[in-house]
Amino acid sequence: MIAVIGAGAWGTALANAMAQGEDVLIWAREPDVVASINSDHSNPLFLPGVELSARVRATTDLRDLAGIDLWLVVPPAQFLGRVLGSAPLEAKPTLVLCAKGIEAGSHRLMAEVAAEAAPGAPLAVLSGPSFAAETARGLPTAVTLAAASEGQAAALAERIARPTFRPYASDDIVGAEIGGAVKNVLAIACGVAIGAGLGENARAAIIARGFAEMTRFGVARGARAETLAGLSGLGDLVLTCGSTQSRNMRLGMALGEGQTAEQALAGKLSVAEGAATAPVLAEAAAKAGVDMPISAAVASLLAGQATVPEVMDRLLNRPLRAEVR
Ligand SMILES: NC(=O)C1=CN([C@@H]2O[C@H](COP(=O)(O)OP(=O)(O)OC[C@H]3O[C@@H](n4cnc5c(N)ncnc54)[C@H](O)[C@@H]3O)[C@@H](O)[C@H]2O)C=CC1
Ligand SMILES: O=C(CO)COP(=O)(O)O
Repeated sequence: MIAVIGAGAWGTALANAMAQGEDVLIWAREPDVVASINSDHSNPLFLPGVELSARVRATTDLRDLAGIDLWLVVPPAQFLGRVLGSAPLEAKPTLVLCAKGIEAGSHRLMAEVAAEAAPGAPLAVLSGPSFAAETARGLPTAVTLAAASEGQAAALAERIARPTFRPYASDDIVGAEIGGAVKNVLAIACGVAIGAGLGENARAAIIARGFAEMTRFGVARGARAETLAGLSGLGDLVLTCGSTQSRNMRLGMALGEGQTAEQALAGKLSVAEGAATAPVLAEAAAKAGVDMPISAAVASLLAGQATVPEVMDRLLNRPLRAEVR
């Protein structure tokens, strides 16, 4: 049996994919979500329109996960430490971290947060281009699965691979995490460009120059550039910047159309992780001396410290430079 923590769209989609091979127990915070998964095999709140396998059962009690050896951990990034802190981790289950973000305040990646909450538990990171609704419907999805060694990642990949769900093993945990966290911020930037009518040239420029930022930041944090060029970096960047299925892209579009961040996020049950990641990323990059002008622009737009014309002006008037380096 596999456990899943968090029954948002991605936790539910992963549970449904895993149920093709093993029984799954999913923990949800919301009693209504547990009731609809157990009685109707559906999660209309977070993943409407998808019929779930009868092999997915749900609980609101984290203690029910005790004894399960493999957990997929899928709460929003800012809650991951707190949720793990309440979980029965005595048996040191393998934790596959699936949230994409950087912890506010501490600037820690999810594996650093989990290592403190679950000392001694083996850790892996699953990240890549994967809209939940598509994975849940069984459409082909490939992701990076990073663990401490490529051997551990490969063994884990054997366990969670399914006919249309294909994990690629890696030993670059930091690289897999940074790609997923940074692409959300860049998707907001692409959304702003589209919402403000700046055109497709601007979107492509943001993707390419954003990828340069992601790589600079990742390498500074110890990631390998080749990981950032893979599924969890460039792959997810292209997906998220290219589709209005992305919540981050849609948030950016609303900003580009003139809404404030508060207006664009009001009343939303679902998470646009880039909104939480952008200020943390801007701080962490400044602290590390890494130049990330697009991410910094997103952070200042979200904070209401600049308008779209002002950030455009700032970006376009930076000193001309060589493309590489
Ligand atoms: N939706 C997607 O297509 C994908 C999402 N992800 C990542 O998965 C993570 C979870 O996102 P989704 O499943 O999309 O969530 P969602 O946006 O569908 O649902 C929100 C989730 O946040 C949880 N939540 C709200 N307040 C909370 C609190 N105080 N403590 C703990 N949990 C709380 C809710 O229970 C719910 O599970 C994010 O880091 C996201 O970037 C990764 C790949 C694909
Ligand atoms: O991470 C995702 C796809 O890989 C989902 O993107 P959004 O959170 O922007 O919807």
